[in-house]
Amino acid sequence: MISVDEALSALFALVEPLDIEHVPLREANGRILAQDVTATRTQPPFAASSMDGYAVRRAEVEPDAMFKVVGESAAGHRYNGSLRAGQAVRIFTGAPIPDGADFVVIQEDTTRRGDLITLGRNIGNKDNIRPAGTDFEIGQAVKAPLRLRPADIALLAAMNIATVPVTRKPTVAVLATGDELVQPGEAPGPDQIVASNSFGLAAMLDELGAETRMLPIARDNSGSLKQALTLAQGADLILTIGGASVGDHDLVAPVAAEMGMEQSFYKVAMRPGKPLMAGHMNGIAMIGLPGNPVSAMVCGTVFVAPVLRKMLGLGTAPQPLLTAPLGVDVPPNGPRTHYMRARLRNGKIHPDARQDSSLLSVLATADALMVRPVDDPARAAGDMVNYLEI
Ligand SMILES: Nc1nc2c(c(=O)[nH]1)N[C@H]1C(S)=C(S)[C@@H](COP(=O)(O)OP(=O)(O)OC[C@H]3O[C@@H](n4cnc5c(N)ncnc54)[C@H](O)[C@@H]3O)O[C@H]1N2
Ligand code: MOO
Repeated sequence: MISVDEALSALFALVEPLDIEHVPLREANGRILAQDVTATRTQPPFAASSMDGYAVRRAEVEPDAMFKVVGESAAGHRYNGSLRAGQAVRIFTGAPIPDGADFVVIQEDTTRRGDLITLGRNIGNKDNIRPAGTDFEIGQAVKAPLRLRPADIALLAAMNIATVPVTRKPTVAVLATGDELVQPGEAPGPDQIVASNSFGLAAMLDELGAETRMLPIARDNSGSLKQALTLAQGADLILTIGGASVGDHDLVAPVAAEMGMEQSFYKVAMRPGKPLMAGHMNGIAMIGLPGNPVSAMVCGTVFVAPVLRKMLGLGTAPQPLLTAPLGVDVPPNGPRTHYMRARLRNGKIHPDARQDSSLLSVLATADALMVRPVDDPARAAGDMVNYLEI
């Protein structure tokens, strides 16, 4: 059995970052920026007022000073003249500062009668002007790679970037296998259950930025598996679920091998998730996940998510390990890295008492996978431990 680190390296070796496509800005949220983009303009493009008030000359600002209002500068409509001594221009937020002005008095600090304004007594030093380029200058870069968030989309819009270079979405085929499975919403027979982890993994993949293709459930016979794996052709990554262990009906590896799968590894020293396999099938990366629902989801977090990130151009890094104190004592760990379903309470990690890999109800209430290294000795409450956020 190989270690988790060795398995992750082997998985990274199976995939490459995908090519770039250009999408309209409205479709770019959540996508991975694949090339640096640069601002095509400066923002603001002119010195602009940050308040509603009157543009004047700073040198003339003093308590009770009077000015004649000679015009108006509104957002989108500048004042075309040049300010002279004793003059003020009515100005609004976002409007260009008129030539000759270098100060904006907010309207609350003025009294207006007809064309005349009188200043108050406590004007202060703040000029209420945003110089040109306060936000960004033409040529300023947004650096790739970057998962674009709504704030990035707003920035790209302001930079007048209407089309965005992003990494193509990896197409991932998800294949649940097993005679016992039916789809959610169907009526299971007496010996059947509802496929669950395939839906959890698909949700995880969607969130990571994949184009997820749910294949029909394959039955535990080589004809059905072959048919399903044929449907998976054209994907960038195939995820099979179940049929990975040593039972008589665990057929994924032999059938995939018949169809040309070159195995990279089988079995990882981890718990849950031991019977994980991976390889290449006709040029497509394939990961065979164990069927137990929690095992499949844990492998999704530990392996599939980093692999997807590499395909999206986000580099090769494991899931970030965080640290927190233990809330309870735990016994020594065995020869496999243990990913314990746990909850963070008041900053402390509490592993659930029930760790069987079939328990989705425990996984769903967990917000952390506490990571116990191979042969970790017993730990006491208060000891620092590593965990993955889920
Ligand atoms: N003799 C041994 N038996 C087992 C070993 C072993 O080393 N020696 N390993 C155990 C471990 S660990 C795991 S994990 C499981 C993995 O089994 P498979 O990958 O072959 O998965 P299945 O047998 O098909 O299913 C296991 C379990 O999970 C349920 N399942 C499968 N797919 C789904 C799905 N899409 N949604 C919900 N539930 C699913 C299935 O009904 C079974 O209950 O093997 C152990 N056995
Ligand atoms: O490794 Mo299995 O995934 O423990 O249940």
